Amino acid sequence: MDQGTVNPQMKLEHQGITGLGYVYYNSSAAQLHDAAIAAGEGVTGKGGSLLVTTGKHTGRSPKDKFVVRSASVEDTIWWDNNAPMDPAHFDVLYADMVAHMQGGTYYAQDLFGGADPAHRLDVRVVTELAWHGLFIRHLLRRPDATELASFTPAFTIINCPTFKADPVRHGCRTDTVIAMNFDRKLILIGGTEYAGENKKSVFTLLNYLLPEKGIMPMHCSANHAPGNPVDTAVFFGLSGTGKTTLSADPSRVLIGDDEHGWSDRGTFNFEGGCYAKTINLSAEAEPDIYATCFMPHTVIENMVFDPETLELDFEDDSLTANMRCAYPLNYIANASDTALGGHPKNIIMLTCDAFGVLPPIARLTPAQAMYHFLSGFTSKVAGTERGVTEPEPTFSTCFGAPFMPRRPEVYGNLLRSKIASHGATCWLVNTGWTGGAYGTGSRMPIKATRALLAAALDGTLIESTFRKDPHFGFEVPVAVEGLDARLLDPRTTWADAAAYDAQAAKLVGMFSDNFAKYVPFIDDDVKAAAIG
Ligand SMILES: Nc1ncnc2c1ncn2[C@@H]1O[C@H](COP(=O)(O)OP(=O)(O)OP(=O)(O)O)[C@@H](O)[C@H]1O
Ligand SMILES: O=C([O-])CC(=O)C(=O)O
Ligand SMILES: [Mn+2]
Repeated sequence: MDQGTVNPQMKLEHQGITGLGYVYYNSSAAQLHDAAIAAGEGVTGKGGSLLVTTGKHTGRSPKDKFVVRSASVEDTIWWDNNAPMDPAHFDVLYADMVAHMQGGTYYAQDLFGGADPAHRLDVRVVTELAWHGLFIRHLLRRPDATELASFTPAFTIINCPTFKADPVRHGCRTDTVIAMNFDRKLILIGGTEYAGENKKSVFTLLNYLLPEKGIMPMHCSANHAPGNPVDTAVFFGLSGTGKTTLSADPSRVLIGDDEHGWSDRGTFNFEGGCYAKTINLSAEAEPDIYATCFMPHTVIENMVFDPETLELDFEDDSLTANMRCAYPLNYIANASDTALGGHPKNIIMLTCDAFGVLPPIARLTPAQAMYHFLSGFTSKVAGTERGVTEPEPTFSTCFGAPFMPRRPEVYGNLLRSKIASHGATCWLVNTGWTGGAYGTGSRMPIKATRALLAAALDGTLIESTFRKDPHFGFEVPVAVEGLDARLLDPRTTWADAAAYDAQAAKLVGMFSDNFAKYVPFIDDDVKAAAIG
């Protein structure tokens, strides 16, 4: 394997990182796959995928994420949401990590975060694991050979899972650390093999940098009508609410599944690939995503498989329920080549309400949209222990608090002004439970959600008749062609309407308790849209 194309002025030693054994720059997907196999990091699966496991960490570690607190960021970081690290601790962490890396083999990938050339960020991701190199190469945007020859990283991420941080020496919490330093333009990741940390680090960087340029960074997926990027839809939502599932829609062009920016020019994906959940993935309900599990170099993380037949088990969550596959955008048949869209015509806010209270779709006024954006509600189903059936509410502002370095109002005000200038229509979509709460009811059929979205996006739904929801104040359509009308009024799907009312009142109370902290910062119309 050759060393690969790299800007000769910008090797790691020019960045002051010396003494490493060997560094492979910008290896291809096939080379990284082969290197991962040679190093015993994984197994080649059916269709040429790469099967890996991540040990102890099978999800992100938000409590181990730090921002270096220095004068230059003191006034702009939202410190209540971002744990601070002293510059001196970071310096020791960096020195210790580089000392740990001496003599080892590493993979450096020079990539763009951002499909819009005017707004992209040049990031170098240095990984200890070859498969992390492959993952981030799939997930971000790949420069061509000419761009590589002059590539100068604006930020460098070093991800070294075998390095264990020391809370006393490094000012962190455990031996896992994700430390972001805006002055030194470095992110150090240690003690975790979960690949999602790589992509969400870049997202966090862009969430910090872009608002200063008037660009709204969004934890959302996006797609547009065939041949018509002016008809763009974005889908906000926390993890598991359906961003990836619903944006991959055979009747629309996929722009991206997780992170986008909204500039004066329209929307752009930050990424060049997708990271989909594979638990219970079905070939019937999600054929495009299912197919990527059998394509060359797709990274399959934490799935149980038969070691002899290599058959994947989509039901077995014994390693984690957060099992995933990572693949380049072009593995989805109708993905956009440019990953650019227009100004969103429709803004969907996805939530997975396991209380079974919220309707499957509701139209939001701009003030209500701001309320739901700041609230960032979804719910997780309770643990798998027997008898525990009460869902867990989650309120994560901007639909992504762990990735937001700035205060929520910064993102809220940007979104608000863009909605106002471009006249986007906003919707709340519940992909969670119907017919009762988790334990009694069942998850909304994907087919039903898709039918509602199709009607919202083709403009027919907005012309229909709406009722005002007594609990939440938003407007809910009364009938949608081809859909059982009872679904639209969750109260009628419960066996016991009084139980529904009690559960709805409880959820309203949760929204209201959570929102109290935003009241001092928001405008009167959003206050008026508040629930409870
Ligand atoms: N009605 C529904 N709409 C959307 N997804 C559904 C629905 N019912 C079940 N699901 C399942 O819920 C999950 C949604 O996960 P998805 O990967 O789309 O989430 P996401 O918002 O992209 O999360 P993340 O940000 O963590 O990647 C999938 O496993 C999907 O099969
Ligand atoms: O970042 C991850 O690990 C997966 C993801 O998309 C999210 O949690 O929003
Ligand atoms: Mn996703």
